[in-house]
Amino acid sequence: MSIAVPVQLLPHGAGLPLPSYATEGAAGLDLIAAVPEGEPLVLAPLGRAAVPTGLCLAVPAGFEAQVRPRSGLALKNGITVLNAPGTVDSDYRGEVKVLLVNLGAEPFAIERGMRIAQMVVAPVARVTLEESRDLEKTTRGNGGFGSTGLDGRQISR
Ligand SMILES: O=c1ccn([C@H]2C[C@H](O)[C@@H](COP(=O)(O)OP(=O)(O)OP(=O)(O)O)O2)c(=O)[nH]1
Ligand SMILES: [Mg+2]
Repeated sequence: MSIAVPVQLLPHGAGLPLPSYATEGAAGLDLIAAVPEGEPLVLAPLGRAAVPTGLCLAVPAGFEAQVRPRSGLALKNGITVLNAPGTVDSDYRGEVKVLLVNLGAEPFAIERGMRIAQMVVAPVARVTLEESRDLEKTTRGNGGFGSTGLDGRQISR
């Protein structure tokens, strides 16, 4: 199944390829940094920035686009998406930006054309909240935040 998503290229994105799936089974389209040629955006350790992609999308109603980190950049350089997963709403028509943060110890230079993050388009369930005095009882109840412990051997499958 493939869902058509209209995309508009902004002037500073001209000449860059559209985001694409790196492999046949990839879940995410790799997003490309549309920073000026020859003017890399340098993220100091703990620095953050909204990195332009040069793209505006019209995500179909009932879907969202999630902006997620790339594991290679995370593992090798400590570069991740600060608000992961970023949410691009179906009614947003502005430029898609990637909020990157450098959690590494070294400065990191983002060059034009670099694949900096990935975007997964996913269906969204919208709900109607119905106020209720009593919620259905469950075995877990209020237990959470580590209530089941850490020892994997205690869990029976
Ligand atoms: O990583 C992201 C996250 C968001 N956006 C854009 C698309 C999204 O539809 C809009 C708003 O995002 P969000 O709802 O996460 O931010 P907010 O702080 O709640 O802003 P708003 O009040 O505009 O909804 O910003 C991006 O381009 N990249
Ligand atoms: Mg919002």
